[in-house]
Amino acid sequence: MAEIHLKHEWAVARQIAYDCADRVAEESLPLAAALNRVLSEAVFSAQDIPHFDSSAMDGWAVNGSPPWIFVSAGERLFPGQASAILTGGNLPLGAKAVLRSESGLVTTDQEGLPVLNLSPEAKPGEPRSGQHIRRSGQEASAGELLLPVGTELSPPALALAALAGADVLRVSGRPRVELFFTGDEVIGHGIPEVGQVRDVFSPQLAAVLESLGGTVLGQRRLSDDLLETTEALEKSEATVLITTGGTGSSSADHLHTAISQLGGELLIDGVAMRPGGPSILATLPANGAGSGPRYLVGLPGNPLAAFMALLTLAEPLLAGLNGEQRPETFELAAGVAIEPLAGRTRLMPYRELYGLASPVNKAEAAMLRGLAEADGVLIMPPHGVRMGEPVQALRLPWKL
Ligand SMILES: Nc1nc2c(c(=O)[nH]1)N[C@H]1C(S)=C(S)[C@@H](COP(=O)(O)OP(=O)(O)OC[C@H]3O[C@@H](n4cnc5c(N)ncnc54)[C@H](O)[C@@H]3O)O[C@H]1N2
Ligand code: MOO
Repeated sequence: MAEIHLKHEWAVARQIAYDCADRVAEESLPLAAALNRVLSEAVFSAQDIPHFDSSAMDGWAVNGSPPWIFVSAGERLFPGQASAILTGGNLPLGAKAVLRSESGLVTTDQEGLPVLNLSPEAKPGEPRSGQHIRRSGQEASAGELLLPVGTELSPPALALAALAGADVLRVSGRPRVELFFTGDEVIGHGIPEVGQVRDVFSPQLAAVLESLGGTVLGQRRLSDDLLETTEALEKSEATVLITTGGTGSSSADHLHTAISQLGGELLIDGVAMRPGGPSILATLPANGAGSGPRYLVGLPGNPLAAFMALLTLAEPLLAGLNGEQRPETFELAAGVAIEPLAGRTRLMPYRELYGLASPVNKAEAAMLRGLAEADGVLIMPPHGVRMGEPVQALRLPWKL
């Protein structure tokens, strides 16, 4: 007897994808790898910042009033003495100010020895006491809190961590993602022949997953071969494995068999939605690559269906793994009436005009033109809507 198979209702599927995710563990990363991560241990300054008195200008460190005679760089200065210094240079003891190079003029005295005087460019009163000196500790004292827990590491925050003397930062974990594009007919470059199809996922899906909070380890194409598929999934060191195609039950579709041979558990085997009905969410056993639980999101091969499956399952899964809130839907008014479709939520790319959302054309499962011009995606309930009625909608990750 054929197995009775019930697809999950759309909102339930989305909730399952969020709830099944165990937050990934914190990790320590070198600064350059920590961009946009969230700090889980605060950063304090290792010493005063700056940690020595220095010059803010190229010129001379001086003590007293002109004329100044020169002493060697680094020697203590007494009144009437000066020594050359560069921007950022260690200020010698006894220095009371720095005279900018533009404001000084080196001449010789009666004995032919060089002396420093003010140039015609010097401003009245120059050099003031303390002028052009960067004082030690003026930005922070040793031990001061610079970046609290929870800081999102922007470029200047990372620069500040370097300034503080940090080499490695403790940050919240980010799930590692690997992408597998199945299909013998799929080609990576050029114009496909009859029976072939150009791979639409490899140029962009990794970037979408990065924007959803994943760190993409890599992507590869798989032929329609069970052994190759099983081995690739088994060996992956990612926490989240994303596949495209192969969700069906034809002789070329191996995803279900591969999951079962690997001892995986199907959490979602079909969603009552269109397009993207055959979407899959499964857990896979850990494979000794240092991973905890592993998750597989099977996106259908049809391009629009794959995008809709990504928003339905991968987006909440990644949010859960990152310890973020479940992605919210928002409300909009329908710009047209939509007929009912029993038992299925329809995900309809729309364009918004004057606050009204109208489904775009060219938005069948195997198409892309509609999505490429869409502002978001309507979550059309099975009973449809009347014109002007409120409808829930999803944001597109590339429109955030
Ligand atoms: N007898 C049935 N056939 C199909 C059903 C069904 O219920 N019964 N469901 C249809 C629906 S709905 C979908 S969606 C697809 C799901 O297909 P698969 O996930 O198994 O994907 P494939 O068969 O491998 O490919 C489907 C389609 O997508 C094209 N494709 C695949 N990969 C790519 C890629 N990287 N770039 C561009 N296009 C790609 C592929 O060539 C096919 O045209 O099954 C329906 N059939
Ligand atoms: O649901 Mo399929 O996902 O129509 O293309």
